[in-house]
Amino acid sequence: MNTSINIFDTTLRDGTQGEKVAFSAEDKLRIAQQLDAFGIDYIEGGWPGSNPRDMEFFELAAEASFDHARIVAFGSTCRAGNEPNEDRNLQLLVEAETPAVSIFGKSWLLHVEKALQITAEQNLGIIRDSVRFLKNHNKEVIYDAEHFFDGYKEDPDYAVATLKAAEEAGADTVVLCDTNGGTLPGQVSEIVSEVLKQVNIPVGIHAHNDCELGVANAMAAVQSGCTHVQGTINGYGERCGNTNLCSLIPNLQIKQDYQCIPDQHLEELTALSRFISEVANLTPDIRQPYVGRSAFAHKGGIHVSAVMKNEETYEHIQPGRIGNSRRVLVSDLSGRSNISYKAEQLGIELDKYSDNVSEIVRELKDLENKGYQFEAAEASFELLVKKMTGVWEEFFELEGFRIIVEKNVSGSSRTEATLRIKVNDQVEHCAAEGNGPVHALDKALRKALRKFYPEISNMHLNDYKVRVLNEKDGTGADVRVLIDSAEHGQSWGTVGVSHNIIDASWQALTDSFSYFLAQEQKNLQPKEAI
Ligand SMILES: CC(=O)SCCNC(=O)CCNC(=O)[C@H](O)C(C)(C)COP(=O)(O)OP(=O)(O)OC[C@H]1O[C@@H](n2cnc3c(N)ncnc32)[C@H](O)[C@@H]1OP(=O)(O)O
Ligand SMILES: CC(=O)C(=O)O
Repeated sequence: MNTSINIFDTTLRDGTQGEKVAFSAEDKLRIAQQLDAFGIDYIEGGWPGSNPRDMEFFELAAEASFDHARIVAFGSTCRAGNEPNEDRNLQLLVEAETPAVSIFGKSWLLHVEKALQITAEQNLGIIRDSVRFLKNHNKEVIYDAEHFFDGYKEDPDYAVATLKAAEEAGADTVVLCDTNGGTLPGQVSEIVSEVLKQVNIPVGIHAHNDCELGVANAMAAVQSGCTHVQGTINGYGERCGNTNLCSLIPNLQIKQDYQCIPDQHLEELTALSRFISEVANLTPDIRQPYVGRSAFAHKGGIHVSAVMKNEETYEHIQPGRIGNSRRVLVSDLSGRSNISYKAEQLGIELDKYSDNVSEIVRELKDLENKGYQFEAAEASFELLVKKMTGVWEEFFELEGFRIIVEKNVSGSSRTEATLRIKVNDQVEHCAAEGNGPVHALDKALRKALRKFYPEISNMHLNDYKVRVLNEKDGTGADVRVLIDSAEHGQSWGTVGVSHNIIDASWQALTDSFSYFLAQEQKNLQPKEAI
């Protein structure tokens, strides 16, 4: 029988204490609903005594229904000298109408004496009184022992006495917090084992990632007997973040015999992680274990060759188990295996040992040596393979373009591009003005192509990056242009390299249009010009 671990998500509370992480009350509700559907046991929604947005979240949550999770309101113990029923912070915790509350109190004498400026005995008193007050209001009480490990290292008896005060007052769970994130896994194991001898209610762990040990410390605590783990999706949180649940859950559930969430939900983990970065408006970390875009991306030729024979050679789990997928990258570190794998994905059958594949590998390495970078420009790579294997038909041919940039004494400037392209045997001649030369060229090309391929209006440019390749040549250096384009949520990257920035942009731009047209009009011949 697997040991069951209660997963307590604090993305909406400690997660928002991380730099650049903020959610509206409505965002918090959407996230809470996803966490509930995923199978999280506790969702800490915020601190009602902190701000109106968190209060609004608890109002929204009270109206919503959750199938599995218990919503938790967070706050602190009451102030010394306050009767709990007169303490606004505790009153608001009761008014939040959640089935569970978590309150943090001090375990480290440094904090008792310097931060709260009260005596050790008074601190035990406010812990007891606050927990008892909340229990009298029928709340499940999770007591967070802030700075527990630092407190224990200084005075183990006092640190444990704070837990006993919470336990005696009726707390349902006590949570040992490594608030400063400075404790090491061996110390966590040792201290948790000692605490478990003295405390008779479930014990949890709340770890921070300051030594990059947030996940390791939570695992050490679980292995030593903790049955409740607090953490956040993507590891968001104060300073360097909290235990990353996207790593902790699969570590415990796939690699060890612990049950955190229902097995069938594990494959939703990657989507959950990306949904939350999307709502947070933060770029997902591609190198994030398990759920990152690069977590199963193979680049070295040796790796790809082996993975094609047996996935276990370079993958610690099957990516699909947590909803991620395998990717093969192409670069100058590629071998024949990368090319034949990618070609197969494009629907082109290429024998790994064929001359075609050897030529593509040679050309790829040569182009990368000139500054092209196909890893970020998979659409350009697709065009290259199709051209080199004879399965590509051009949608248009350039006859020529000219760009004029004028600047006058008043400081204003004007840019115009004129261009001639040929589609089948028809020549189209167009001009357009733009904010700059690439914009003008893009507009003129669209204008010309629209007559034959009206769907071209649906695609747009997402990102445009220029990188100087040989800085010592100053303004005469070669440049690499990477363009990211998109249409209806699909995006693709293309690349161009030249000593002339307009020419490099033209290459990346035309690859982008051509790739789009190939996707849209796979079997369609261009119409006659209207
Ligand atoms: C480890 C953690 O992550 S704990 C959670 C930390 N999260 C946050 O702080 C985010 C939300 N915080 C807030 O919105 C505000 O800080 C509030 C509303 C809680 C308090 O605001 P203010 O009343 O203006 O106080 P301020 O933030 O300056 O200082 C915190 C006060 O709480 C006291 N305090 C700290 N911990 C505790 C505790 N466990 N029990 C009682 N009081 C506490 C401090 O001693 C300090 O009191 P003081 O003003 O008498 O010195
Ligand atoms: C309670 C909490 O967030 C901490 O101690 O880090």
